[in-house]
Amino acid sequence: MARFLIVEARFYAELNDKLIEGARAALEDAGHQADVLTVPGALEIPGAIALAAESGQYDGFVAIGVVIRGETYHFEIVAGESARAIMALTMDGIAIGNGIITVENEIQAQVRADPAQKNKGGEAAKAAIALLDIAQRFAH
Ligand SMILES: Nc1c(NC[C@H](O)[C@H](O)[C@H](O)CO)[nH]c(=O)[nH]c1=O
Ligand SMILES: CC(=O)[C@@H](O)COP(=O)(O)O
Repeated sequence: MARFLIVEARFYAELNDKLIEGARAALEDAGHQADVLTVPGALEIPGAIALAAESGQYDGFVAIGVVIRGETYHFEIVAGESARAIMALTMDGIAIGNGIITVENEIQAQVRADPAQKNKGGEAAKAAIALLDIAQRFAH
């Protein structure tokens, strides 16, 4: 049993709830424990994971959020920078699954968030579990 922290950006509450449902089910089905930490937006997710990782309380993390394109360049900043910073943390050896969906509209988001359809939350949780397994395999 490993301890996972789902870090969710509560920007689109209903979509997030579906992503979290999928992530939690995947973690619990695999025999792991899941807590949830809420941050305002996707840009806060990497910082929150870095702080939580430093505490040593968690073995792995699942980033959950929804970024929907608006009218300005802000979409590129939020989508790109959150992914870039999560990747940087992953390269530091932190097991993270990235379940921040970056979409053109709400319909695309619904299909991806729904556990019965594309289940991107569950997919991200499984990726975090896979990375933790690899980290444990190569731990000295
Ligand atoms: N537009 C979206 C954001 N924007 C907010 C930023 O993530 C951040 O909270 C703000 O710039 C303060 O630092 N966040 C999302 O998660 N989704 C969006 O569509
Ligand atoms: C992430 C976004 O693009 C969006 O939430 C911001 O919209 P806008 O570019 O219209 O300010």
